[in-house]
Amino acid sequence: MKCDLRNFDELEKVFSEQNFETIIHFAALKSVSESTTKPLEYYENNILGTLNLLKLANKYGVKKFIFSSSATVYGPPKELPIKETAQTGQGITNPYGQTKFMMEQILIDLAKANPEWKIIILRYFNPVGAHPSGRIGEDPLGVPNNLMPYIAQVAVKKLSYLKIYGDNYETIDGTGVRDYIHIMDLARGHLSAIERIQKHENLSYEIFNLGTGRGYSVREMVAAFEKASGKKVKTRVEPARAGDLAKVYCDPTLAWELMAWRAEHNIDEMCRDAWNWQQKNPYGYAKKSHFDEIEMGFM
Ligand SMILES: NC(=O)c1ccc[n+]([C@@H]2O[C@H](COP(=O)([O-])OP(=O)(O)OC[C@H]3O[C@@H](n4cnc5c(N)ncnc54)[C@H](O)[C@@H]3O)[C@@H](O)[C@H]2O)c1
Ligand SMILES: O=c1ccn([C@@H]2O[C@H](COP(=O)(O)OP(=O)(O)O[C@H]3O[C@H](CO)[C@H](O)[C@H](O)[C@H]3O)[C@@H](O)[C@H]2O)c(=O)[nH]1
Repeated sequence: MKCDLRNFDELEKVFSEQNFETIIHFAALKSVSESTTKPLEYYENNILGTLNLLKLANKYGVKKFIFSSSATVYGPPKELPIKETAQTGQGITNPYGQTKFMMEQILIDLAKANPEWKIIILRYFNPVGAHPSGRIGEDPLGVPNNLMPYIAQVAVKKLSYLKIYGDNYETIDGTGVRDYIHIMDLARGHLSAIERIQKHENLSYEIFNLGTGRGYSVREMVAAFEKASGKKVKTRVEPARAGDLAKVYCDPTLAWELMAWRAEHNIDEMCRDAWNWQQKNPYGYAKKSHFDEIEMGFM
């Protein structure tokens, strides 16, 4: 069933016609840059959508809830690696990040107010890679904002070169460092969360970082992708992107201690699977013939 979370009546039909045990709430607008130009759309979609979902989940008694949050809620880290106990909500530079922070607050308040609610907040670091079959992958609309799909599209010659946003950071080679996590590990993290939420009667709310705990620089990612693909990825250094941080990586040990989850895929596997997807689907999910028709003026 498809439904816009902003439409309360439509969403109520979903709840009245189906039985749910646990909700995993992925739906959100998620572009950092777009959120700075369309703040009202982001607040309306992400906050109102979540409130509608929570109100109806409450009404229909579906009180086990897993939430897709983001490393962005930490703002600029005071200490690395970032632990779940680190401060959140300070120095967030964009409306998207604010909505994630606010949604976390709403969920925490709900869990505190009503012991029937069991909530797990998962803070994703930088998800990359694809399903190993090459049939499910990342297909960004327009020019990608994120590093990995951008590199992949340069390697497949859809884009001509990668703009490296700044090489003057205090990092191993001056370029930004992030905690990249394979999408298959991230998916498994949700299964571990479901298991935990269903087993632990006394759980109120818990927060977990989902990352590998290791940071890689932009140049390291480019080198790993070149190795995995056998293709040259052209780069050009450009000024740093506004709001970008030098280094972000997490301490993922809490997820290991409480959910027996940890990331298993390394950077080479992330690049191998991203490349496999990109090679098999150079035009993403759209069929090539569709693009040919557009180019030939049939559409
Ligand atoms: N991909 C990342 O780098 C990343 C990092 C941290 C957190 N997250 C979070 O993970 C979640 C999933 O991200 P993704 O990368 O799969 O994003 P995505 O854009 O591919 O998928 C989000 C989905 O939510 C749907 N959606 C948005 N608003 C909706 C609404 N009002 N009603 C119904 N559906 C709606 C969209 O149609 C889309 O299918 C998001 O909440 C995102 O903020 C993603
Ligand atoms: O074309 C590009 C794109 C990115 N980068 C660099 O690559 C690194 C990663 O950038 P991404 O845009 O892939 O990821 P961010 O860490 O900036 O942001 C991502 O992770 C955040 C959490 O850390 C939020 O969840 C956010 O939504 C999500 O896009 C940064 O150093 C960035 O400057 C480039 O050099 N060139």
